[in-house]
Amino acid sequence: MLLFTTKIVGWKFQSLKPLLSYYKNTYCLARALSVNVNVVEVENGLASIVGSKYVATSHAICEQHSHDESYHRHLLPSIVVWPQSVGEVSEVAKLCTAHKMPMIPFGTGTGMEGGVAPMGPSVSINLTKLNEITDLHLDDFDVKAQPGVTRKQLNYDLRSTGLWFPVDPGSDASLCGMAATGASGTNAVRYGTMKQNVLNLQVVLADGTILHTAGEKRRCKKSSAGYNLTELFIGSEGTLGFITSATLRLHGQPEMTKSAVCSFPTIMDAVNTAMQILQCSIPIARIELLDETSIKAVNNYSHLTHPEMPHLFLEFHGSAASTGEQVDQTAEIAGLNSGSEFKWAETQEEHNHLWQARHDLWYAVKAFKPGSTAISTDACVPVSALAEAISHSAALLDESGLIGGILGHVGDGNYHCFVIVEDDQAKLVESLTKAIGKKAIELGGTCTGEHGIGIGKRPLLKEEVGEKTLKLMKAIKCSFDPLGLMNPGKVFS
Ligand SMILES: Cc1cc2c(cc1C)N(C[C@H](O)[C@H](O)[C@H](O)COP(=O)(O)OP(=O)(O)OC[C@H]1O[C@@H](n3cnc4c(N)ncnc43)[C@H](O)[C@@H]1O)c1[nH]c(=O)[nH]c(=O)c1N2
Ligand SMILES: CC(C)CC(=O)C(=O)O
Ligand SMILES: [Mn+2]
Repeated sequence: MLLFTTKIVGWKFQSLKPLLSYYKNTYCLARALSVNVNVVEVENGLASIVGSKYVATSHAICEQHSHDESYHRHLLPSIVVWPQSVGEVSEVAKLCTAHKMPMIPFGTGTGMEGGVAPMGPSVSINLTKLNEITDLHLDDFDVKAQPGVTRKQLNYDLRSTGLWFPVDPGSDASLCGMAATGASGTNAVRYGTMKQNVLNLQVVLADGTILHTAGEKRRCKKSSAGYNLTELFIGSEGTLGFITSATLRLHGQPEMTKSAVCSFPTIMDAVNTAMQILQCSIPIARIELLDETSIKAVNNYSHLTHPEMPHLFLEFHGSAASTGEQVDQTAEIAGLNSGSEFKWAETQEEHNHLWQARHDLWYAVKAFKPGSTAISTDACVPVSALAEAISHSAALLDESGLIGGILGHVGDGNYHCFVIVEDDQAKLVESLTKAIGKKAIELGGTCTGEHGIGIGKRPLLKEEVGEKTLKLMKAIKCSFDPLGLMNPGKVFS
């Protein structure tokens, strides 16, 4: 722990007592003050640092910032701060650098790999107060969003423009957080992931430097100008710097949207259908696999009545003519793989319910055993290897005797194997998830298609990219963050 050496205006170090008793829960503040932050005043029950704009907070708020939606639980942040502008992000970064204090960018905390969880004394920097949508160019299909803007908020604002932002992880995550994790989700098969949908990023480095990865004001669809620093930041998980705005590529809202579900006797019939749809180049917008266990979960949690069999949830976008053609071709392929008739979402309400149920699957899984811990893998393989990867995972899951299932964005070759973890099963679960990651790597794929490396997948990163590439990645990190203050303990061990 660093020594407490900084100036305290209004509250002298010697007079910590009144400050501590000011708080119902002194634990958090004691931790906050045991690290080097400039506590300059106390107002409204909150201790403020750097001119009262950024607040150190209660134990409850530190707890809230200590984890995401995954099972990873480590330490609480020493302090949480809310910069109100890009300049203030830079100021906080400079302050943390001056005191060699680790910094963790915090978006909406919906991550699945423990990315926001502190591994040592650190400042959690909540970026949600920066929440402007600017620079909307309707003719060019692009817009700029700050870190507090979530994908739902952006699409709500765009609703009357005829444009939308399609990357959809289900959760209402911040768009800059989605860039930081390289997120994708259900629409990626047609519209791509964050990688294909970010044109430029404004970032703040650990030393407070503010820059644009593609150069200020750049928003062109392509560029060969030097290194692609924008892509470097996508999936960087807060280890290179703060993303303080993202220039995003927009798409035209589809003229027609049609959603349906189709059941199959076996999971392999569903997977083969997905593979053949892609091999026929049908421009399907969503193609989501839910195995029997996943269907049980959505039926229970979202009050649905699908037959307890493997399913594909499908969506088609286009004109009446083109969706009609896509539907006919898809139905034919499904039929050849013993798929059922399509059950259509007839109304907007049914459509919303169907996709909300899919998006809530993680909570539906957790509801199998309320209060339990759930873990999910995130393997992604070339589509032609999907059947082998999924049958391997299904066999392992079966052998393990664990409660779990498989779901996936199968159009991208990406699937999640989820399990409920009982107290004495940690080792078993670890070996299962590791084996699934390794198999994906062996098949030419990755241990993480969209959630990131975070904490849990660090050992697999080396296996996936190799020692030399890992070394180069570390050297790149070092050139952005020489003191290793940006989100330490994530991505690299
Ligand atoms: C129910 C459910 C379902 C899904 C998912 C979550 C949940 C709860 N996710 C995962 C999650 O929504 C996704 O990882 C988001 O991109 C995380 O965005 P947050 O803003 O919540 O980042 P969060 O605050 O959780 O941070 C995640 C990481 O990014 C860093 N970070 C956040 N904001 C940053 C910024 N502005 N600058 C620099 N670093 C920053 C953090 O430091 C951390 O390392 C997902 N994902 C997916 O890709 N596909 C999916 O299908 C799903 N599905
Ligand atoms: C199942 C979860 C792990 C979240 C996710 O990525 C999804 O629902 O697709
Ligand atoms: Mn997913």
